[in-house]
Amino acid sequence: MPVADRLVLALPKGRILKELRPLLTLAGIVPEPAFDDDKSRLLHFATNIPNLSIIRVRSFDVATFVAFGAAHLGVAGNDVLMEFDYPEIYSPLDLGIGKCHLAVAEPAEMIASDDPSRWSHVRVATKYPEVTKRHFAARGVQAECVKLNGAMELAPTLGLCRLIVDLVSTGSTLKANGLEQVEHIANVSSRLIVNRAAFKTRPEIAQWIDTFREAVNAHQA
Ligand SMILES: Nc1ncnc2c1ncn2[C@@H]1O[C@H](COP(=O)(O)OP(=O)(O)OP(=O)(O)O)[C@@H](O)[C@H]1O
Ligand SMILES: O=P(O)(O)OC[C@H]1O[C@H](OP(=O)(O)OP(=O)(O)O)[C@H](O)[C@@H]1O
Repeated sequence: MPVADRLVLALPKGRILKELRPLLTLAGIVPEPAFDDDKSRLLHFATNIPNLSIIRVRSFDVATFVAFGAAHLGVAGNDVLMEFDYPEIYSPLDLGIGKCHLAVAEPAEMIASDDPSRWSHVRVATKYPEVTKRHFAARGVQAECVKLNGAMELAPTLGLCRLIVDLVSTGSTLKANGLEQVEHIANVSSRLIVNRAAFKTRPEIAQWIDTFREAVNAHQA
């Protein structure tokens, strides 16, 4: 199979991959064995479909690979899509996995004495500076963002900032770190994403969207 004919599917490492695994099977995609071997250092995997290969990258990088056309399809949370807002990405299908929400949180002991309607400038630790700035700017509040790549829940306790914007699912990470949600920003789930230019020129992409839609329906049935 000439490389130019091959479709590349970009998948995130970590928790989404675990939830995605049954959907891949239902879609009839069987990656080569190294894909399921945590010790393997391989990043690009063949599948049982001759013209489809898989790359495994960090969740934020899935969007970048697809936006630049280096991968044709991918799976990313809409938290990532909101942060980058790439016009080159089309996200036609909610996969119904990776469900959580983006929220603003602050130390529980500060909530009683704080009035969010009086904020004019806030400092926020987050992995999502663009989403955070937009969220606060919508009501005229200027957000100074400190970019962290994980463990933002530590930031208020150590005096880096008072607020964080992060993903919340069960709420146990916030609770364990003495924080409470004060605002809901957006619901999050994982989406099948495609490169818009590739979608126009590669008819197989529309077929894959249908296949994944059927897999999602079968998974949820
Ligand atoms: N607690 C959660 N519950 C459900 N979905 C989540 C949760 N946390 C993250 N997600 C979803 O999974 C995606 C990947 O998040 P995760 O925290 O696993 O990334 P990560 O592995 O820490 O990222 P990185 O690629 O930076 O290592 C997020 O973009 C979001 O869509
Ligand atoms: O509400 P909860 O159920 O506690 O989930 C929320 C946590 O999940 C995510 O982190 P993750 O576990 O992916 O680790 P990370 O900090 O490495 O991103 C997120 O960043 C929160 O810390």
